[in-house]
Amino acid sequence: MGDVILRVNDLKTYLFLASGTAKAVDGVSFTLERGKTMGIVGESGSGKSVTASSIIRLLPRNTGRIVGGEIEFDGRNVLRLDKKELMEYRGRDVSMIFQDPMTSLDPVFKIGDQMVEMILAHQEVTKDEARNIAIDALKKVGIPNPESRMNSYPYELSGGMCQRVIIAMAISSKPKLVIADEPTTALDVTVQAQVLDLLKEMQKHQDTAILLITHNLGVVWDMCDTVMVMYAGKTVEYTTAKRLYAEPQHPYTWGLLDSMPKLSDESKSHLAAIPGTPPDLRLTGECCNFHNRCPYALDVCSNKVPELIEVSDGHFVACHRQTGKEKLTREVKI
Ligand SMILES: Nc1ncnc2c1ncn2[C@@H]1O[C@H](COP(=O)(O)OP(=O)(O)OP(=O)(O)O)[C@@H](O)[C@H]1O
Repeated sequence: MGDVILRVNDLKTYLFLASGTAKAVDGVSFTLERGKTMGIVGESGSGKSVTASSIIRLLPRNTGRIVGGEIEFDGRNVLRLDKKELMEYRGRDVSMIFQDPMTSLDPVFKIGDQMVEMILAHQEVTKDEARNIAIDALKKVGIPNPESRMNSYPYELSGGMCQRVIIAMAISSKPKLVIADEPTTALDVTVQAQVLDLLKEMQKHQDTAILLITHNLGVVWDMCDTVMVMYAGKTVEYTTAKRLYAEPQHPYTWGLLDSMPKLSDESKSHLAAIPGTPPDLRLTGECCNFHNRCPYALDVCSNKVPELIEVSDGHFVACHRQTGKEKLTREVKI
């Protein structure tokens, strides 16, 4: 194990809704090393974003609460940070990039002013120095005429340009961890690759760890060292990205891989969807959450929660079938 920057252990984040309690994150554990990228994948509603929001302790007010587990960042207990420490942690140690850049940019202020203000809040520099840092960062992310762009309002830039500005902000604050939640989903395909390349560049130069939340398994393949597959608030599989493609173990992961377009598919037939829908997170209980949709379910799957077990070095799976005697193997086309 290398230099761990983020350790999440048995995290439980529940949403206390008027209609009941949703176990949005229900016992998730993983580690992320400095300078490495981990992907979190899973269908919509599996708890990826709530996991990310828990790490920066920015949960839906009044409803979201971390009810159990630990989050350790660079040796510090994130759940014990006081208000001031939390602000520093969010601004200096961790940067968050959201799907919609407008979530992070204030529409009524010029981007230069927003960048300078953020730099001044977290670094001991003068206003002129902060301005130079901002211009330099805009240059690095390929914004043309950065000096004059400092005077633009967010609405004057395209979505891709705004996402570059967000990455420029992240670069200038030199975070140890970037959490990117579907950072390219709202962008054109051509711009998507550029944004991911910028993240990789930043990682190379600043040894940043990246937690990348995505629906896109192709992006995981390109970007990630390790990957966690989430389903209905739980980790179902956790391993290196290479091994996830070469030897996936969980039937849900098989479903995700089968629903991914492949260049080798000559038939161009329709993609295999996973039948059924994820369970209501207010009603999950003593079973494997996937058992209703799983073609390989055993009797035990409907009455016992499968534990996350290390089936080979660094490869964890939560599946009664795969960790028991009736294990299945299958070939996967990449
Ligand atoms: N503010 C909120 N109020 C009520 N329920 C919420 C809220 N935020 C998330 N949830 C619920 O928590 C569960 C987990 O949501 P989360 O956003 O983490 O999923 P996700 O895997 O990131 O999905 P997506 O890929 O669509 O972003 C979902 O059932 C969602 O409906």
